[in-house]
Amino acid sequence: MILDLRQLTRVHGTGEQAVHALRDVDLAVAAGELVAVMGPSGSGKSTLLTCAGGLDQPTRGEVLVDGTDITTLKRSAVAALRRRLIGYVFQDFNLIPALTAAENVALPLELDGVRARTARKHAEAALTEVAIGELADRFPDDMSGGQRQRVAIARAIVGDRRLLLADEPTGALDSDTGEAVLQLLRDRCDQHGIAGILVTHDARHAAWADRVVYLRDGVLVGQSGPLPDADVLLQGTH
Ligand SMILES: Nc1ncnc2c1ncn2[C@@H]1O[C@H](COP(=O)(O)OP(=O)(O)OP(=O)(O)O)[C@@H](O)[C@H]1O
Repeated sequence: MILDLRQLTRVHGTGEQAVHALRDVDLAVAAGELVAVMGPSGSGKSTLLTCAGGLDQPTRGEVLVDGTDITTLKRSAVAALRRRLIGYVFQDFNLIPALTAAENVALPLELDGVRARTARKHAEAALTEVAIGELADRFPDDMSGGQRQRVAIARAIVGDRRLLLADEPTGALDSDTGEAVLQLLRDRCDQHGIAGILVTHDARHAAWADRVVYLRDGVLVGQSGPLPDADVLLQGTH
């Protein structure tokens, strides 16, 4: 398993103010697998992603990433592991406006000690993989939303990442552009054996996943196999 969450629990605050964002969540994601996480607002989807990616520390439970329980590591070790193994894609892209596309993508590698020239080469390769190699020297403000999200995906897959965590990655995109971005995530899992988690509100987007899990009030309340894709759903209406 690339990601194995065991009895994951996250409580914010204490006493009467305590909010159980996650309660005893068990979830394992294998190499090549894309899992969609759905659930109402406030059900714990983002908390699940931030704990899985080492950006938040759970109150209880284990977070095994490629076999290492990151909850037992020091902050600096988590940060190093995150830069090497984990890629994030957010709804609002989170790109640095003062850096070009290639510089944004190269940044995690450079922070990890990779030499600038090598990092640049990897960044260009990642941008080419997401079909915007020709935009390497462009700044985010001079790009469309779809192009910016491709830069963010390139940054999430650059190097040898094993785990891709996407929080509503299509939220700011029109539906065709969104579908293209999901296709990219799907391809990464299929072709590169990356494990992916996709948080989404949209059942059509969840249809790209191998399986869908549902959260309610921080509890994993069920899961299903792949959802039928849109064509199948439409055929059912004839
Ligand atoms: N830093 C925090 N302090 C206190 N409560 C928090 C904090 N972060 C999240 N919560 C609470 O934890 C619960 C889960 O929040 P989370 O953001 O994970 O839900 P979500 O399913 O991602 O919601 P949305 O779909 O609206 O993004 C919510 O009740 C939220 O208010």
